[in-house]
Amino acid sequence: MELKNDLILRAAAGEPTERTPVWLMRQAGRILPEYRAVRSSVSGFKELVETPELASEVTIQPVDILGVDAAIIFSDILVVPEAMGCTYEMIEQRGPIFPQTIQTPDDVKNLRVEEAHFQLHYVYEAIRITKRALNGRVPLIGFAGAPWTILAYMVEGSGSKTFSKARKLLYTSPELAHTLLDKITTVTINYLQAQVDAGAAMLQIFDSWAGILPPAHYHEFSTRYIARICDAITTVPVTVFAKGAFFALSEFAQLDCQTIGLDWNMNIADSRAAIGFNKTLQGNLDPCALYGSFDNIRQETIAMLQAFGPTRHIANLGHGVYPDTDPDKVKCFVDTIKEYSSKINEPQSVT
Ligand SMILES: Cc1c2[nH]c(c1CCC(=O)O)Cc1[nH]c(c(CCC(=O)O)c1C)Cc1[nH]c(c(CCC(=O)O)c1C)Cc1[nH]c(c(C)c1CCC(=O)O)C2
Repeated sequence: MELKNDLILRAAAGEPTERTPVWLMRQAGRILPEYRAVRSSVSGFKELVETPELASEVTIQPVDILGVDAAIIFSDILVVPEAMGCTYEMIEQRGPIFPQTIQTPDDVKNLRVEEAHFQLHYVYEAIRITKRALNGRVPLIGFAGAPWTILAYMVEGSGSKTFSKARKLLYTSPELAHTLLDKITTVTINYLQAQVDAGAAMLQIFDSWAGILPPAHYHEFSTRYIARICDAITTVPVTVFAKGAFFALSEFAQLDCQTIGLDWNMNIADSRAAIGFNKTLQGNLDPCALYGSFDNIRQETIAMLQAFGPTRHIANLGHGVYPDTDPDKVKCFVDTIKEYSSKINEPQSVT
């Protein structure tokens, strides 16, 4: 099926676009009253994730309501450890908990690997339903967590300010950490490939806990495995978003991926210099900028567009949108990107 809006794919490929494409990390979620209505009709977050028709419905909501240039499949990065045998619970107002954490070589040995991705059939079904319902309006993005971030949750057992149990493992049992990362990587590659087979037109890897590692550990325990994923995915563009990993941007230049996500702490010009001109950059407005006035949001958004320039940029926030953000403010961000970038981007050559 032909895409009516392929701006994001062309921007990822480095082609000129008539305007800058825009979407938001965590766009499908609590910012929208329409999401909260669907969410309150089910028993909990996991039921929503595991019911393809509903996951598809909330995936499409931001396309209809906010006018974004891509949909991202509604799911969670934690479905991967679950498929490997490490079940999570999503506690209201608190976040994820893993009743059984990974501690010993036996824990790692007992994980499912080769057949794990088959457990995630509900994600592939949600992608197929969404692709049909989108009818080519915008591309659908699939995603997974980076192996390091997944390890962090599996070892820590919940969110944490320091993730000190997970970081401790890298010092006390580096070989066990590598065995676990290797298994997560294998499952993640199979999972992402299955998302592509189901209809995902682009993929994003979320390394949410990149910024808590020292650079040498990041290189050894994260970039390496992200590189394996990038090498394995050959048919759709891949975005790597590693929150806080400013120190890794120059090594990301070597990854076989099309786009690097920047968080709001990263300087745009410095990041471009570190990564070079062969990749697209995504980001990076501070999610808190959307608490400002409409005028303020327009100013901040325009300043961001000017700093990135008209090509090789996919507009986004520097991390997920915060749940208490006013959807009209999000719309202001999206509309400003569309209007202002249409004015500054070079006109497309007419063929
Ligand atoms: C670290 C991480 C997780 N999940 C995810 C990440 C990486 C991105 C990031 O760094 O923010 C990724 C994710 N989680 C969710 C999406 C949906 C798609 C989208 O971006 O719109 C995506 C891409 C839904 C969700 N995942 C979660 C919700 C909220 C739960 C609810 O609606 O009840 C949603 C909509 C829950 C979740 N899931 C996770 C946590 C820590 C939490 C609790 C904190 C919170 O509530 O935001 C793990």
